[in-house]
Amino acid sequence: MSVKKVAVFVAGSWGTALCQVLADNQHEVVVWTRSEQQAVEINERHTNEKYLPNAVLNPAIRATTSVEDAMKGAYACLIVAPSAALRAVAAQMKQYWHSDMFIVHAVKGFETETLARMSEVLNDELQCGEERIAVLSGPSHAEEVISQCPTTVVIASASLETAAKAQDLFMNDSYFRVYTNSDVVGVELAGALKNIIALGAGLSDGLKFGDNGKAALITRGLAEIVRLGTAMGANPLTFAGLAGVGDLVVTCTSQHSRNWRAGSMIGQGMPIDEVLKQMGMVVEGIRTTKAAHILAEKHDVQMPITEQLYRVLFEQLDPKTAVEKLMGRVRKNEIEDISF
Ligand SMILES: NC(=O)c1ccc[n+]([C@@H]2O[C@H](COP(=O)([O-])OP(=O)(O)OC[C@H]3O[C@@H](n4cnc5c(N)ncnc54)[C@H](O)[C@@H]3O)[C@@H](O)[C@H]2O)c1
Ligand SMILES: O=P(O)(O)OC[C@H](O)CO
Repeated sequence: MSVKKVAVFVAGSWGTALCQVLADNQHEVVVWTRSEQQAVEINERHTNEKYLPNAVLNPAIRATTSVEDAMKGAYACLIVAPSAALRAVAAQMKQYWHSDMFIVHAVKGFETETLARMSEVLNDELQCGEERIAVLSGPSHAEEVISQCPTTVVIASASLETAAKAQDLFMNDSYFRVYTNSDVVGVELAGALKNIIALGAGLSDGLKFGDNGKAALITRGLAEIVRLGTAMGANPLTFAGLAGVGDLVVTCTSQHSRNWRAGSMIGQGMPIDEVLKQMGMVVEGIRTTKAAHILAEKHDVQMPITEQLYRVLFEQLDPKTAVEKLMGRVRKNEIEDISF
């Protein structure tokens, strides 16, 4: 494998873990950080204590606060900013972007103001063409990737050539396996929407509602994800894959999930502002619940779990009442209600 320079934006938990994968694969990794202090920590101590405590980073990873330094001569860019910051980060990259590069993003969310998917925001800002963009998604907690636990993800692009180039960058034989897919819409929607269900699963656990209820949330959550996904043009089979079922299961059940943890704290009665303060890291599911609530209305799709979670998060509905509303819904036929 030939050495390629990759510019990474930014050094949160997932960005840092993916830097490590790229550096372990012998690539030249330059990560842009907002703060000088974080750049110094990565360059001199090879740590990122705030976002990945106790991890020892590959010393070959170099951090910089200069966008030009990060992007000059880069073969590819990787963006792993929170969804709320994606447009601002892409805007900074614009003047150093050149048409030989391609971009991989690993962001799970929507732009709430426009309801755009993440690749749509990137294309809008960089005007690079959708064939230059790929999305990396799937069951992949940063804490496990940095420990080299076996992890399998999917990379989707409108251009299979771009997806294959990205697969070459990230895949290794020891702990990081990558599949390609051409269904960008499906992979992006699956990655964003599973966070809503993970918040719900955490809430259910916080209320001590048991494993039966959580399994039901995962299963019926998948049904509503598929409903919205297919209405928005996704391939339904994508939701049976790593970005769909795979990520839904890990986020609803893993101790590492910020969305699950936030839901659990809300279920135990903690106010949302306090939950977010305690988390100190991005909890994408909250913004995504708002976006999905609007998208469901726009596409005339039923998303009962999302609907109840929206009321809990934004209209102060008591979580126990939300569960009663879900349990008391009109009788249905299971198969007729799923649109695979
Ligand atoms: N953590 C994971 O295991 C994981 C795995 C897969 C996908 N993701 C996705 O990756 C994305 C990023 O999540 P994360 O876990 O790395 O978040 P994080 O909270 O760990 O880190 C966020 C980073 O973004 C930076 N940031 C925040 N606002 C910014 C702004 N306006 N401009 C520039 N930088 C800004 C912060 O300084 C920090 O470095 C999310 O969409 C998340 O869903 C995370
Ligand atoms: O920690 P979470 O809940 O943001 O989930 C992280 C990843 O999306 C898991 O694949």
